Amino acid sequence: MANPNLSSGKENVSAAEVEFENNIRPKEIEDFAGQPQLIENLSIFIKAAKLRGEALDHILFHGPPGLGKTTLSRIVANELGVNIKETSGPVIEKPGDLAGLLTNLEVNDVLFIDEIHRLSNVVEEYLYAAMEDFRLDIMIDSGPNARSIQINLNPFTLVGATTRSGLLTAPLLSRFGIKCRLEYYNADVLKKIVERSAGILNTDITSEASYEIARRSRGTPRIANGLLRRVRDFAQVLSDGKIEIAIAQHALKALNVDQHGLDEMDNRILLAIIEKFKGGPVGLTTIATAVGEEPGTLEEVYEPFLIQEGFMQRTPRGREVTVKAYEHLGKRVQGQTGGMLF
Ligand SMILES: Nc1ncnc2c1ncn2[C@@H]1O[C@H](COP(=O)(O)OP(=O)(O)OP(=O)(O)O)[C@@H](O)[C@H]1O
Ligand SMILES: [Mg+2]
Repeated sequence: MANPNLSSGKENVSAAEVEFENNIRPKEIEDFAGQPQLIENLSIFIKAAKLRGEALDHILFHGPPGLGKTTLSRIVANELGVNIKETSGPVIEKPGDLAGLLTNLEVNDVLFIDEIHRLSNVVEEYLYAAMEDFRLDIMIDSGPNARSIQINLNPFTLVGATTRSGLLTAPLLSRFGIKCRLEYYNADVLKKIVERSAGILNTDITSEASYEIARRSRGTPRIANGLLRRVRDFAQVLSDGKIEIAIAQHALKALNVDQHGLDEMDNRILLAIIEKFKGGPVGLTTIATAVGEEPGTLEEVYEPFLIQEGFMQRTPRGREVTVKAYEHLGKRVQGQTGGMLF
């Protein structure tokens, strides 16, 4: 792996988890919960492209892990009624790899490039003309015999996905006609997702229990589904298999799941700001060094959830934790931030 900072952690996902995820992944647009504005817009663009018989404009899905980027990419192809070829940034090593993929696409097909921020510069440059004019200019030979040949491609839709849109270059960004940011899900929507997944898994779950899992899932469907799977184990072994609230609470406690669904890194960030920087304000890079994470990942993957849930805020002088963060970690408020002592 060239740069571990740019990896997405996907290397650690087991085959069983991938299979589980594919089983419960919604395939139709109606089964995709939440993100109402995004879905409404996307449906219109898809219908319009179909009416005109044209390839849909290139789409970029960006946002934190597990919110549905891969799911949506497949849904888009499915709704368009075209094939989807899936690959990912680091897999396309040479321009030739890209040419192989592109020349195999049929009219209006979807090419899905996951982790598109990890494309090499050379490959990215070839992609520009492919996206804009459905054309590839390939250099063959070198030295005095060097010449470029042009390959015309079938019109296609490039769907890119990334957790790190901040790493995309301006020329690449500008070639996506449709840019969609996925947001964290609220507990009500996650509850529906948990109930749907439980149905697919043939597991009985009470409304209270699915809500409990939902609200402790960091706003993330992947986490909600993962917790459901683990809680189901507890229900099967410790009771009759039905997930009731008591079993859910017991399991979540045993699994060390945070009351607010924060993960280990979230808590480390909050704790570092409180313990090392008196609650802030403190600069992003300084926090990043303190927790051993890359500033960009902090900004694009962790911070949005902490800010949305009111644990942290951005001020002109840097990041600050809120009273809620002190309470959550059982710490006494210091400094000027909270203004109250307890
Ligand atoms: N809106 C949704 N409704 C129902 N299930 C969803 C939704 N979004 C995601 N999921 C489920 O969550 C899991 C993760 O989704 P997905 O793989 O699409 O995330 P991702 O954004 O591509 O993540 P990554 O950045 O890690 O690639 C899938 O199993 C999918 O079933
Ligand atoms: Mg994905």
